[in-house]
Amino acid sequence: MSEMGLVVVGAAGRMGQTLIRTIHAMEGVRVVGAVERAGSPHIGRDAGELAGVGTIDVAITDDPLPAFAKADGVLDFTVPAATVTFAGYAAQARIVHVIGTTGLGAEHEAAIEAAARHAMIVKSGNMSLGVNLLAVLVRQAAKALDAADFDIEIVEMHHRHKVDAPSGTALLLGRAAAEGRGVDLGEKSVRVRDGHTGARETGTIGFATLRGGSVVGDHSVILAGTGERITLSHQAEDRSIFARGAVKAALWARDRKPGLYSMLDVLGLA
Ligand SMILES: NC(=O)C1=CN([C@@H]2O[C@H](COP(=O)(O)OP(=O)(O)OC[C@H]3O[C@@H](n4cnc5c(N)ncnc54)[C@H](OP(=O)(O)O)[C@@H]3O)[C@@H](O)[C@H]2O)C=CC1
Ligand SMILES: O=C(O)C1=N[C@H](C(=O)O)C[C@H](O)C1
Repeated sequence: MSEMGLVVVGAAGRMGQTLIRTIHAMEGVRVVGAVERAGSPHIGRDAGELAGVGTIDVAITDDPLPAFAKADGVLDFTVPAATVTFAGYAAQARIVHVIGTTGLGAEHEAAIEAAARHAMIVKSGNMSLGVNLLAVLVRQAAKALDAADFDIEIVEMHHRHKVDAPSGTALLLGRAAAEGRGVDLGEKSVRVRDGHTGARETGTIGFATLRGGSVVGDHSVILAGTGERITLSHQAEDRSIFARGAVKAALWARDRKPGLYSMLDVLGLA
């Protein structure tokens, strides 16, 4: 099969630069475009130079449409409003859109679902193999352990620059736990505790958020019973695990019908 041409949007960001390095080192994929927001100081710079792999002859642009027109897919780790715009452009171009952006609200999710009528969209709060396997284990554990006996708490820690909470991964793991329990996460989640909260309500799923330093991403799901505790954890040591997952998703989605897919679909874990 021919090489897959990929556009990296948010190309100057932490994930954007990791994606450029990852694609550069892989066979079967090529960077054909690099996009940043209008006004970014990086417009006009070579995306490979910025990412530290030398010149790749792809200048960072603030004009996504010409870049999308010559691409087979888009890798998007940006911000929710931009992601919705890019999903619309990917739908127009009938190409693959891999979405790693987190902090999406209901209005963003609805727009992405609409775009997936024409684009092949893979969206996940975490593109790593490890976290997606963890989600399967969490669903199993939550199903096996009765809500009356085991309380579920999800703890995450990320670097000081992260802007959304709980993380996309924490929510993904929360949804897996809720699925295992056969409940709706929206109705059962406790996202904040402060002051006199009263005793814990049976069957709820709690979230706790830590931020600091350079932590790439730590997640633990604690199933706490009387006299015993099970902890299922994942530590991301390097952003390349997300980038490799995103490229794998793009290659997988290339031959699919338009639709909204997850990393569980890509990894055969659904
Ligand atoms: N699903 C997963 O596996 C993972 C998801 N993420 C998520 O990815 C997102 C990005 O994370 P990270 O790379 O750390 O963040 P960064 O802030 O480092 O990168 C985001 C980049 O997107 C740029 N950007 C903002 N608006 C636009 C726009 N309209 N057009 C093009 N580019 C734009 C930003 O530019 P500027 O800074 O100039 O505004 C920035 O360069 C977050 O939501 C994060 O949670 C991260 C890692 C893994
Ligand atoms: O912002 C990050 O850095 C990360 N974001 C994702 C999330 O919100 O879960 C994935 C990963 O943990 C890193």
